[in-house]
Amino acid sequence: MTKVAVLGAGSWGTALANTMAKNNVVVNIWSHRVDQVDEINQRHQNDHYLPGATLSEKLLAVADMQVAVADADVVLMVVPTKAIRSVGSQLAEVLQNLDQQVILAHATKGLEQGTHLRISQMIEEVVPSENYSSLAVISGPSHAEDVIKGDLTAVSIGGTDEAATAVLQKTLASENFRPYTNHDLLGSELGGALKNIIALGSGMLVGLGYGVNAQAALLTRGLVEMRSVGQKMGAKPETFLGLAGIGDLIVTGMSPNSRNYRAGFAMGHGQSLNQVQEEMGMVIEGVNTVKAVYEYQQTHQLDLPITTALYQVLYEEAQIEDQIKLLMTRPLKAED
Ligand SMILES: NC(=O)C1=CN([C@@H]2O[C@H](COP(=O)(O)OP(=O)(O)OC[C@H]3O[C@@H](n4cnc5c(N)ncnc54)[C@H](OP(=O)(O)O)[C@@H]3O)[C@@H](O)[C@H]2O)C=CC1
Ligand SMILES: O=C(CO)COP(=O)(O)O
Repeated sequence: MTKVAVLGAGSWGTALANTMAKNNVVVNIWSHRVDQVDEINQRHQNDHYLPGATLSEKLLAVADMQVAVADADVVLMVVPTKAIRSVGSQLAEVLQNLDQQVILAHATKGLEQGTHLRISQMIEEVVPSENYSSLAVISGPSHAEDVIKGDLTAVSIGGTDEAATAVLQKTLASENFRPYTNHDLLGSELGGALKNIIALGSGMLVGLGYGVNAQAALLTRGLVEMRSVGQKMGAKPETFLGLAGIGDLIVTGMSPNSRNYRAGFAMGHGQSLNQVQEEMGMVIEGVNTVKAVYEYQQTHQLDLPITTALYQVLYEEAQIEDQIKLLMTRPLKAED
């Protein structure tokens, strides 16, 4: 029987772990907080991250990473981007101690500030290659709040090792949850990271009272920016037309379950970024990703007007309405 260790017990780690546990996969979810381990094991709940949800009794939470990872076939990292290096380093030590090789996957959607590295590249820097047979990403349109309720969901699993992505696919698949596989790890990671930027903007538009015309314009022109960053970094353009691209852009840019959309919405209503971050109590990945992509565009001859406008609002105290006006009055051009 396949054993999976899920590292990170926030909303998405818990929802994925629960999906696999319901499939009779042996799942250990690692949390660095003992109170949360007790809550999951004794009450089958994770109330801060998934209020009201009852988790599978088969899901076992563990506070010791070595116990969670021992004998696992798959390790799935689901912590925010800023925690990938520290959790990855702990995992490296554990795998070295256990002298173990695993299929290593993640479901994190971000880019590192400063280096502009994708999650799998950060993992490669901290986990010795002898300890994993391959790397894969779970991406695509999937809010934890909907998955935990059993709403119909399709995701894409990106990775070049077909045997490994097939193992992941099997652990997750059910009548309600349909994972596809693809070979574009890079594009699948980027789609998931970049759509968060556009979702922030979409929330801002709605928060300010603009309608669906405005949202459709932003999401479509946002997809053009996602694709051009993707092409520059080496992704396959067609990945941006799949679940990890437009699929995730639609769900994150339209759903009030999205943390990024909600953050944008609150800012459209006049709240400051600090206030929004304090009140969310969960990671808003787009905030850091905007900065990483803005920095990347400076050195890579890219024209990313929406990303630039959002960077100005989030980091330079620009007014959202002024940035919208700038975007709408740029020199007229052909659609590309
Ligand atoms: N939520 C969703 O619907 C989806 C999220 N994602 C992506 O998944 C990733 C995780 O998001 P999500 O689950 O929403 O995040 P949450 O904010 O809900 O949870 C983050 C979890 O990571 C833990 N964590 C943070 N830092 C560390 C650390 N240094 N060591 C150990 N654990 C740590 C947190 O612990 P603590 O409670 O102590 O802070 C918490 O359990 C993000 O990249 C997100 O974009 C992708 C698809 C869907
Ligand atoms: O990636 C997600 C849905 O596919 C989650 O997006 P948020 O982090 O904005 O909630």
